[in-house]
Amino acid sequence: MSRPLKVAAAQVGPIARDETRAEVVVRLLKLMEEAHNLGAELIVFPELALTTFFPRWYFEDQADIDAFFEKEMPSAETRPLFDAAKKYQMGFYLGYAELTTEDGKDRHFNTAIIVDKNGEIVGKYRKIHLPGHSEYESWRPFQHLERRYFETGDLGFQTFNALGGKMGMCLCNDRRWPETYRVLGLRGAELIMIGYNTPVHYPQAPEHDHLQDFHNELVMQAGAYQNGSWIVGVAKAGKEEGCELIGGSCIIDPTGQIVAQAKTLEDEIVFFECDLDRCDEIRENVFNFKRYREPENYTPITEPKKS
Ligand SMILES: C[C@@H](NC(N)=O)C(=O)O
Repeated sequence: MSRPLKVAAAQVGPIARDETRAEVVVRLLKLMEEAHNLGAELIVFPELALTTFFPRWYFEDQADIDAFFEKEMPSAETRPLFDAAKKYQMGFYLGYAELTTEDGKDRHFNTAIIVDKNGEIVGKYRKIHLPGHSEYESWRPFQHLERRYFETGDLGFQTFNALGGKMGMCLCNDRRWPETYRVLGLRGAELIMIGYNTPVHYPQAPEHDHLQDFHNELVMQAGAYQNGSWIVGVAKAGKEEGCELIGGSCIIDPTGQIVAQAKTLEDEIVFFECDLDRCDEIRENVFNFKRYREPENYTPITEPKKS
């Protein structure tokens, strides 16, 4: 049996701080057109794909922060993406900063959605593993204030029936944590979409800078293999406002092999026809969860953390 899904990983090059949403959407639409010409049924965009990676700056005024957030999805500016999905009959994953109001209180999340071929939102994920710090740290060459600007996601790691498969989502730093993939794997994810913004320079341990691409591939390839899932990892890449971000956007099969990868640090489509039935190669064998998992011995993983 085979269940092919034609997938485009849409790497996005640097987005300048003063680039408008409308300008970015034009770039994303161009990538959608290119993916459609290859026959793609799903296109995966990066984390925070509509703006520059703003957590690199410290802002005091909440209005300056909120300017990077989407108050509605779709909005007038982002609706063309949904219209294109419908026109091309192509689903998409999009990362963006979400501002929502609940009980009169503003809530900020680092969010991803999956949109189906009819241009309808069919799944949402809010980033759980927020890296970085929450206060200004003068010693850093650039800030990483995700823990200041976002709340921890409150939707868990869910899977969604869409595009003929079971789809999972996470965002950037989530990909470094095995628990992310395992929870998605236990929920049957056949394809996991991961957008990321990863600076080459890691100020806490600069001696690891040269390992950034290696670690990126290491965690995603392991996550694919250990859970028998396809993985589509997509970068916002290149030198953005003076900060170098890794590229390496790729599609990984359920055996853990990279089957297609970006060659540039710019806007670029990476394409592969993923057979979702290939997940069984792993899930019915070495990682047959029902047969071989030993959860009785895994309890420390779910104990609440001690401060
Ligand atoms: C540094 C961090 N970036 C991110 N946007 O979560 C990561 O790659 O783990």
